[in-house]
Amino acid sequence: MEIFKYLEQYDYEQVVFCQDNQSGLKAIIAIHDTTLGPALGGTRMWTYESEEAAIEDALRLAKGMTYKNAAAGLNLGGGKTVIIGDPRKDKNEEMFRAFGRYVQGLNGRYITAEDVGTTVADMDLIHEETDYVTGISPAFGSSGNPSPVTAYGVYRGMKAAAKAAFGSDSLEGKVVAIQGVGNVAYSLCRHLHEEGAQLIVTDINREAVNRAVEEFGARAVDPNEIYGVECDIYAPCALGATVNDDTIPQLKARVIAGSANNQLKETRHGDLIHEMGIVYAPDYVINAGGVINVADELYGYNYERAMKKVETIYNSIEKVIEISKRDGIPTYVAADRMAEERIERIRNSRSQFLQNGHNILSRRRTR
Ligand SMILES: NC(=O)C1=CN([C@@H]2O[C@H](COP(=O)(O)OP(=O)(O)OC[C@H]3O[C@@H](n4cnc5c(N)ncnc54)[C@H](O)[C@@H]3O)[C@@H](O)[C@H]2O)C=CC1
Ligand SMILES: CC(C)CC(=O)C(=O)O
Repeated sequence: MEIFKYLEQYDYEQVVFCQDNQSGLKAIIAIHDTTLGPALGGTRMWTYESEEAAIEDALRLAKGMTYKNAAAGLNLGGGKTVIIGDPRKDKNEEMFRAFGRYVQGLNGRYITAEDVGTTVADMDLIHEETDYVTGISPAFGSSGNPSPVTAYGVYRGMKAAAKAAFGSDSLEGKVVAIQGVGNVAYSLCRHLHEEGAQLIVTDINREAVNRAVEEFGARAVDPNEIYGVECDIYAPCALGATVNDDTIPQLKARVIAGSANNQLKETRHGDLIHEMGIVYAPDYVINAGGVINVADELYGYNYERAMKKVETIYNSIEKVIEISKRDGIPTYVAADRMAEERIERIRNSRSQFLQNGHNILSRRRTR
């Protein structure tokens, strides 16, 4: 990868490589765009095939956060971290504290939270070194684990997508194929089960599958089988890029709605599923519940206020589908437009009044 070429192509602001010999920390913080405010996005810990794969993941996820935060109406930019390592074996206190010091060094340009492979306990360790972390223990006045809230947002967004595809937003009797039953999908399964949906699940972690089978009567299939099962809705809730050349021909679902980030391997896959008449709920719109929830901490966390905003994911999915139909464009394009328009609106309004006023006030304070 020619890194500066890539940064230039997608207009990234900053990439920070974090290295600590003692703890084994190897992390990449990617900040895509801070037009709307500080970059907020989680920290993923994963075993990558190569350093290049880790860098690319951090970059793609950070850009996704810019769009997610903008589309959700948050005053936040986009950033993300990946820590290279196995979350089951390689974690230690020093690692998260060393990482916390790097976050502190950015002085508020980047705020972190959980993602795949990290937990509230990890965020608490980061918090030992910096305040620029959300999703820490509720005992600190924080919002805690974002996953159940992400799941609720996905559930609401899935209903809106179902309405467009099937004429009703009821999920009763609908067959939902869920890939990955980790933190988010476990809670999603609960909502779906309570509404009377039938679940087909898969995971590379046997225990996670067993839990869904036992608690929600889900049918388990092997990881490679999930794409081709007879179902109404495919819910990708593991890692990204699962909507691709290999999987699209297998899909029987009329809706794609899940929590995973970066579900489309390439944008042309979004075009392809659009042409096939599949209703795709854009990933960063439907999975914004978690970031909406943690972002509320910046105002002094209030659960009711956060959930009220999470409810609007239903309307946002309706809106992108409406724009997609009206303009004859794929839903991912409609979502990108929505996010980009907001960034441009705020960029322009800010440049009209912020700079001078801010300088005058800060001079006044120092006198
Ligand atoms: N946790 C949150 O609040 C948010 C999560 N997301 C995204 O949602 C997705 C899931 O996140 P979490 O539930 O937090 O992560 P998690 O790590 O708890 O769950 C992911 C699950 O996917 C499984 N998995 C990985 N590769 C797989 C494969 N090839 N086939 C089947 N299963 C596989 C893992 O074993 C794990 O159980 C991720 O893409 C994440 O970035 C997005 C927004 C917020
Ligand atoms: C886990 C969230 C709190 C933030 C994030 O990184 C995301 O939405 O992907």
